[in-house]
Amino acid sequence: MIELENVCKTFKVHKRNAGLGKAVKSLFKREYDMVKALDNISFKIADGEMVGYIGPNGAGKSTTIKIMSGILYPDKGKCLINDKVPWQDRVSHVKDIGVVFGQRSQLWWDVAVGDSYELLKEIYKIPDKKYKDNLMMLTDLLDIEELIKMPTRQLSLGQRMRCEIAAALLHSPKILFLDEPTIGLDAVSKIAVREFIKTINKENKTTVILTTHDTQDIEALTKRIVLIGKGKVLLDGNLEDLKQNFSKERTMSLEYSGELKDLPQGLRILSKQSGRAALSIDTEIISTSKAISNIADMVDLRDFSLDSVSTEDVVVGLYKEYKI
Ligand SMILES: Nc1ncnc2c1ncn2[C@@H]1O[C@H](COP(=O)(O)OP(=O)(O)OP(=O)(O)O)[C@@H](O)[C@H]1O
Repeated sequence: MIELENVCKTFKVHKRNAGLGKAVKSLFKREYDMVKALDNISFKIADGEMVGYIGPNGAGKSTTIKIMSGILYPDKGKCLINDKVPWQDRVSHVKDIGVVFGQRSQLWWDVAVGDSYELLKEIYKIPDKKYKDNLMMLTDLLDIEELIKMPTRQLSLGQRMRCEIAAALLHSPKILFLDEPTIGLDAVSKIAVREFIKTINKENKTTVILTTHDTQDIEALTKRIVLIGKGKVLLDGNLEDLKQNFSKERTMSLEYSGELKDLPQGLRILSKQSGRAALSIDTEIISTSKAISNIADMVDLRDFSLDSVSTEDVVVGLYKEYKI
């Protein structure tokens, strides 16, 4: 179980003034700005859940992941991961978690990936059998058998990312923090990484917290999303419910013969041209199924299609709604 309650984190950053004179002056008299990265963040994540932690650049996602991993500690608030305080119970906490930062590597650059894994085995004190079984499972699922013989520096980004994910899971952590795991990957590698994340969540019941700007990652992987903006949790909910909310106004395209007239309340013609029309349905006034049956009674309906609300529409809509 992951529990965050009113977690706050402020960074003190050196103020840099423009202009040579001011820059020299600031060498003698240092001035600081306070950046409030997290402002009373609270949420709970149950064992085995997979949650998308989303928000625009600078929202505070990585800072939260760093606090939950024990890399940073908050100024105030409570953070318990499996009843442990990450930055206080570091040794036992790191055994419970795996972390992948898409933009950073935990593999040694010049040695073969497999040798990095051996080092991790020693660091985490993974028993021989468990290590062998996990390595076999991970090399198979992530298709990295050939890659782990190569030094990290010779791997492409997508190849390295698969090796990084395996590295984070060698010690069978109960929780996996993924900070933009598909950043910069090609379409095929993205799908491979997503499939793998789905599998370990489903089969091993690994809890997954995923930060991403990729709406297809969110769509493919998460039911629940926590939206953060300017250091605050703005929304915590189910993606499908959000899609429902965002689909209050839907568009229907029709091919028909006959005459569209006396439309019921909630239906509006957007465009009409020789047997084709686009209508808007206000689903707060009339349900989509009722709108279709009404039109089918009115005209000879040859074909129709309904727009669907994409995850991208929802995310863009949320960013607009919350002005972040
Ligand atoms: N070590 C640091 N020192 C000073 N400020 C920092 C530090 N780390 C983060 N910040 C600031 O804290 C805020 C939140 O940053 P954070 O990296 O958590 O955002 P993010 O949501 O992960 O963004 P992105 O999507 O761009 O990765 C930003 O304003 C950032 O500049």
